[in-house]
Amino acid sequence: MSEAEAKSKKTGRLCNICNQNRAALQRRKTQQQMCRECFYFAFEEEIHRVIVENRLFKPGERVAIGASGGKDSTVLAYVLSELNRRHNYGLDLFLLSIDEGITGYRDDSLETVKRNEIQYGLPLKVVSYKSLYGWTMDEIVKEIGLKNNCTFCGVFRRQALDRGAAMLKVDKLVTGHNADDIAETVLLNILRGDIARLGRCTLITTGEDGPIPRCKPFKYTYEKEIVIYPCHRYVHFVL
Ligand SMILES: Nc1ncnc2c1ncn2[C@@H]1O[C@H](COP(=O)(O)OP(=O)(O)OP(=O)(O)O)[C@@H](O)[C@H]1O
Repeated sequence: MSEAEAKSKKTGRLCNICNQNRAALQRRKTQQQMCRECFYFAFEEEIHRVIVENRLFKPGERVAIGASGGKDSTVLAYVLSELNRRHNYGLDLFLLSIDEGITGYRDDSLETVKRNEIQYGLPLKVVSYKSLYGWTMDEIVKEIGLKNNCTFCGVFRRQALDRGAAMLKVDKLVTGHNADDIAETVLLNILRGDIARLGRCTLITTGEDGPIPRCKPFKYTYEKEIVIYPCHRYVHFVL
């Protein structure tokens, strides 16, 4: 009996990649049994391949990460700063947070982003609706009620991200939209019959004709894996 087989007998299933450590999960994407370390590496390197194959960045570029304090953008900030170091992308990375002024919601997640600023050593810029538009979301809701407030907020946030990115003088803005988000948007656009948006919503980079293009490095990343990844990677976010 080989050493690996003996170990497998003692500890249960072995990782299909290193054939040394105990498998901690099975990846739905590839059906492989993997230990934690091999999963982290595969997860990160897949994102690296997406970045390289789609030529998302050029050396020396300034890149803002849209940081909401939620799982997707927090994992994105961590992975991107790791890959920037590991593969010498030569990027200047920044965290950009929009404070919509929603008491009990954004104030909590902003605390997470401030922690990430220190942990990952990335400069943070917070831009508020109040400073840009003179209104917080709480004040807008008081005025217009709860109906349609998500539409207002979505339009304002999009513009606020563009304005924050311009203040930071960045070349690109990246967001944590993942494969599940994109699948949802595709279905929504089919149901709405919005052919123009249907074509655009699957692009990995948009706004190339405008001042600051936006990229989605998690375009092919499953939400489930983004949730698993931080569990043991010391990545902290708000759910
Ligand atoms: N207030 C914000 N400030 C900065 N970026 C934001 C903000 N809200 C959303 N974003 C960006 O847009 C992406 C998609 O936002 P969405 O509201 O759909 O949240 P999500 O899918 O839950 O992502 P997350 O887990 O990062 O919050 C986020 O990953 C982030 O990059």
